[in-house]
Amino acid sequence: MNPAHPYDLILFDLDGTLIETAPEIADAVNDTLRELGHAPASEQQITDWIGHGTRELLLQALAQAKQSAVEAERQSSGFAAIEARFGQHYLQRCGSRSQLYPQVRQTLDALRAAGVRLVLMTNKETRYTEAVLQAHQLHAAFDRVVCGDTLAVKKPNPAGIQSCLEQFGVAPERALFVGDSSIDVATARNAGLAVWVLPYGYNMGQPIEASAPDRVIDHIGALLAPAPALQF
Ligand SMILES: O=C(O)COP(=O)(O)O
Repeated sequence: MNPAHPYDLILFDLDGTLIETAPEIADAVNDTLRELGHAPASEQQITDWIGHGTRELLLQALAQAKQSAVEAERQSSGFAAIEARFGQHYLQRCGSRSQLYPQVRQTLDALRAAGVRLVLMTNKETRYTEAVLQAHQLHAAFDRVVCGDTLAVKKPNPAGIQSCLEQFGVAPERALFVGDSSIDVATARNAGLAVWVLPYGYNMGQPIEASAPDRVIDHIGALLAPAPALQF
């Protein structure tokens, strides 16, 4: 137990919580669609597909462009090659139009200095997550990174959280999830954790308040600000 902070472990979502990634994801999707001879999708539409991992987002984009079904795209023999091509575009775009949200770096550093264990828990696949973290020099900020393909299941399955609680020897009531979507809220609830959310992120076009988080905070720095609910 860490007397300096009400939580011993904080798990963070990535896209829309720590880093604004949607603009360059949209660029990479549209690079791919154009190459295939399809019309581009709007940045807002692509933003609303964020949440279940980059492969799912690409499948949604292809299905919309071709007026087909997501499952038909998933089963298509050409999908592996399209995904590989998308990957090249995305890795090239990484860092071009993404940016850390306010106070992210300082807050992560301060929490770490206070002895809080920090985990990044994203549905984004490992190769893309690593590229984004590298582009923003954020790879050393976390004690563990759990991506959409790290385990056999991803958010909202609680297995990732449970694995971190076990690894760091932390009880659920001493851990907090910080995210931006109903998927994050469901993940936290499935593991019995408190969950705070940022309203500026990506929640599939829905207001995040509707998923009933414990707190809505304006910026990540609120994790450090004294609040009546917190015993600093
Ligand atoms: O890649 C996605 O679709 C979601 O990523 P996130 O879990 O960091 O929001």
